[in-house]
Amino acid sequence: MTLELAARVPARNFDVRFALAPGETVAVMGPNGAGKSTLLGVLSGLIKPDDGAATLGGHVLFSSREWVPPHARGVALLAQDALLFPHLSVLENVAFGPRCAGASRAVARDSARRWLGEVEALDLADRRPVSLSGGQAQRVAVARALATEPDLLLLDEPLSALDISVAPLLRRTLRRVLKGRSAVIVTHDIVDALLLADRVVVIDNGRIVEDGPTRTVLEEPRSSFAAGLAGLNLVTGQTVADGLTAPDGVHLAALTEPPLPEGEEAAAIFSPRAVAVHRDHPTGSPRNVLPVTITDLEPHGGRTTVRAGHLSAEITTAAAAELDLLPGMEVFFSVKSTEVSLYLR
Ligand SMILES: Nc1ncnc2c1ncn2[C@@H]1O[C@H](COP(=O)(O)OP(=O)(O)OP(=O)(O)O)[C@@H](O)[C@H]1O
Repeated sequence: MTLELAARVPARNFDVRFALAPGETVAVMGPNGAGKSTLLGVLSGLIKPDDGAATLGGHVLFSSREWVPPHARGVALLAQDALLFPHLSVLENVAFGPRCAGASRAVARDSARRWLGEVEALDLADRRPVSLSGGQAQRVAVARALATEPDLLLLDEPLSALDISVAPLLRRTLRRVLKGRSAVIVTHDIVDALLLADRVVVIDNGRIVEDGPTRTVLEEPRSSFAAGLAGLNLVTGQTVADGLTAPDGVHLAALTEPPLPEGEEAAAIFSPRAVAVHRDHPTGSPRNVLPVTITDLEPHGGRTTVRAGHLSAEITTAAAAELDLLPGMEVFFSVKSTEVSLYLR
């Protein structure tokens, strides 16, 4: 459903206009204290703006004359921690929303089972929250949020409290359930923006300073915050036994724990600072070696960014001078497999 919002909260230095197309997922990023949580609070109804208005699917959430309370907005919020009711079983936790909406006990339980299946947690139905791992609890929390059939799903750093070993699996589940759903996800992780969202909005100092497709914001950052995120190397392709192969044949070895299944769509991400540049093919090193053509050299202070199409390396300006690099030159980028993070898409 279409979301339209204009809200001012002067006490929090917050002044944001924002729209979301039906079925669109947007990632909201920005420095600490920028106003990301305030945006979620305003949308969910936990914070009352001093002025402005918002509609969701044509229905008013708030305006100068109207105020719809949180539970009547068709908006579900998934927090950093799962916040399950400890005295209820997993199934009862998920059935809680449909029950509150007036469903019979049997219908609510059926719906809860369906959503638990959707997040691959049906086997947890009879467990108590206290016996769940962080990743399992968050899976159940996703099912509980979806079981209310929200028109808008808000996610507040849903993966940040999880171990890095389970975050990729839950990210994958989120990617599936967010498809075609109107959602706003606050995250500090550019990987979430790349893999979960259609668009990224950067908030700084209570104002939106960037808004566009994630790749565009990363490739042509206008704010210093986005510039800090930008420039990460991203290679998409399919998983193979030891890493990823891109459609153009580029192969990147990456260490993942646990290993990822083969033949799946994936993205490999690595920092330009992890990339070394060589005039000749390096031998005898356990690195990924990518033959590239230099498209641009950008010196900044003591360091130089060496661009080669979508890929970049950041080396010391002294090293760049020593290698006598020039645009058009064919060189080799190398990066250790331990520096490459691999994510299923
Ligand atoms: N309860 C509150 N009352 C008044 N001001 C607040 C309150 N909570 C936060 N603020 C202020 O509102 C502004 C926006 O904060 P907000 O929590 O929305 O930022 P954020 O982008 O979510 O930050 P973080 O990434 O640290 O969670 C900040 O200046 C903050 O100090």
